[in-house]
Amino acid sequence: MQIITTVAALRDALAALRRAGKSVGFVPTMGYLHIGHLTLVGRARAENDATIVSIFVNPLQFGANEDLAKYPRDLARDSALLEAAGVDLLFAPEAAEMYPRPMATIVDVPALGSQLEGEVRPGHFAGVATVVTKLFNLVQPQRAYFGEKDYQQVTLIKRMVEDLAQPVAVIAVPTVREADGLACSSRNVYLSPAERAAAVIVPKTLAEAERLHAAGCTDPAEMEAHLRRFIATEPLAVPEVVAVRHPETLEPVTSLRVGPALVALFVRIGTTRLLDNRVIGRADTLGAQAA
Ligand SMILES: Nc1ncnc2c1ncn2[C@@H]1O[C@H](COP(=O)(O)OP(=O)(O)OP(=O)(O)O)[C@@H](O)[C@H]1O
Ligand SMILES: CC(C)(CO)[C@@H](O)C(=O)[O-]
Ligand code: BAL
Repeated sequence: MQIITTVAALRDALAALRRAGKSVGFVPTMGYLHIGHLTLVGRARAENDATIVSIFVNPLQFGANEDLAKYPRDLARDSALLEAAGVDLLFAPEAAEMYPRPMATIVDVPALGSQLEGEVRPGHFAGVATVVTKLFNLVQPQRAYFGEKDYQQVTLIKRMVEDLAQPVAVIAVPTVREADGLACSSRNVYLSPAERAAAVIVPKTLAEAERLHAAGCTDPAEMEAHLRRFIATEPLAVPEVVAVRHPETLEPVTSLRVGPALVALFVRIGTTRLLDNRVIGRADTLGAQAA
């Protein structure tokens, strides 16, 4: 596996891949890898000749009071995992390489990025859309892989790619979970043992949404209120976003009778925000279990 930290070296390596006629699958990440990331890598490897992973903790998508400085990092461990997973190239630039000057250009998808997580993290999705566009321009992959755990993110990126005619296929991969249902996430490392035990309320709330739907609940407002009360049964959990939305537009829906709906959760446990979601009324998004 080649480890590359500069744009110039990346361009040289890509030119060689292109000369060899190889298709490229791309997995953008912020590192501190887990089985969820490696599942995206597995999909990329299965569907492309060459697999490129990026590790970049993107300052543009962090608010002033967020965890940019303390975001977990372990490049040596990540490199070993990616090498073992058969990745061809790891692109791990410093911030000064990605942003040699302050960005004068921002990509934003406000219709999809200003709500849900965007309400709690203003500007976050403009930072994501901007860095993903730049990474796509640098790597020029045929396919790019994103996790459904970050449902709003992959929905927004799909729309950005469509609107801007970016020449890449965006593939959403089902959420990989721990044995108790908690979605694998780099930020899980912040949880104390008591908080980790409490965090199971998040997947349980999604199961509760599915149960309510199966029991005939068709009113989104009623479901949201019920799910907030359900989360409140866990004293360590603070619900920040509990929303039933249209799975593509992310707009509020008036009834659950008309088709599948997204249940989006953003729950704070201590100081850690956990994100999870499920599309209810659809059989194929229940998520794979971690091995
Ligand atoms: N449990 C998971 N299952 C599938 N994909 C995942 C999972 N966790 C993260 N991903 C995907 O991996 C990619 C990189 O995500 P990232 O590096 O931010 O990891 P993360 O675990 O989501 O981190 P964080 O805890 O900061 O949210 C994203 O497309 C994300 O959706
Ligand atoms: C897509 C991404 C790598 C952009 O920084 C990040 O938002 C993430 O890890 O999900
Ligand atoms: N949504 C994954 C990246 C982040 O939380 O900044």
